[in-house]
Amino acid sequence: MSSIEIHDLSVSFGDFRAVDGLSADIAPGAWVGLIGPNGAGKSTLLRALLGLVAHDGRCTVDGHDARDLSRREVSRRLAFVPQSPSCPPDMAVADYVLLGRTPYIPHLGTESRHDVAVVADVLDRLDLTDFVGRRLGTLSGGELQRVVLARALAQQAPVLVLDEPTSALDIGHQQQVLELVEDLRHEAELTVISAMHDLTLAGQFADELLLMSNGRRIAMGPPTEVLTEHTIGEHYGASVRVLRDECGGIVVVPTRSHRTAGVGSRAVDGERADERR
Ligand SMILES: Nc1ncnc2c1ncn2[C@@H]1O[C@H](COP(=O)(O)OP(=O)(O)OP(=O)(O)O)[C@@H](O)[C@H]1O
Repeated sequence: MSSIEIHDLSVSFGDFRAVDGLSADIAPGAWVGLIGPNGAGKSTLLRALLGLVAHDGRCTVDGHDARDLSRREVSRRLAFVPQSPSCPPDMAVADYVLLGRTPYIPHLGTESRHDVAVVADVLDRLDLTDFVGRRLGTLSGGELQRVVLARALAQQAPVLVLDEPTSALDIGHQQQVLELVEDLRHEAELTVISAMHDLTLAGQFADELLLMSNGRRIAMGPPTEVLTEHTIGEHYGASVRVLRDECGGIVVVPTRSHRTAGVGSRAVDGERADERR
């Protein structure tokens, strides 16, 4: 299992600081959800971790800075699902997912039976077997997002870096994909860091949440500590109720200011999480 260490990380674009002196440790095997409003610096932090953007400070996986590794070595350690992946529209789904095996295929070599088996397994688990022959350009947004995730999972890297992995998915596929990530986290001992806008899903799946705003770390801890009505109001400018489901999971419900009373408590049969503490 891999650990991630981020120490005093800063990323600037000209005079603008997108990430500003952020530190965080992610324990081996943990799932950390990266949350924060638009422009908070979430994607930039993930890109720094992958060595894709110039930065100050330290950002390492098992003590290795991605900037010191070849792209092949980085791909063996970190699998990345970007927010807007570039996908050649004429490429077949099977060929695209097989690209995830590139770090293991020798130069000028071809894929092994094992590589093909890994791809088949991932396609099956993501319910994509019927799509193998389809061109990427013919897929719906949600189908394409699952294919991009399949390619990352086929990489079998110990760290999975997800940037809004479920933004285009319907509610069923959101759950299916996140449950699969959770299963793989345990089976393959993955460490997961995922930027997420859906605070309920983030709170239900991640062990810890790291809240960013204006490039800074605002809070990091268990979802029940980070997701409070006050914090969400302050940093997202949102009016919400934070509730608990019957299993103790967090549910964040947007409310309309002119009829806040009672709306959240009718939507979910639980107590306000804030009131429980
Ligand atoms: N290459 C770049 N050049 C200039 N500014 C950039 C660049 N990349 C990111 N930024 C700026 O840095 C800030 C942080 O961007 P980032 O994409 O990390 O935010 P985010 O938290 O992922 O946002 P979102 O939730 O909207 O995806 C934004 O203001 C963005 O415009």
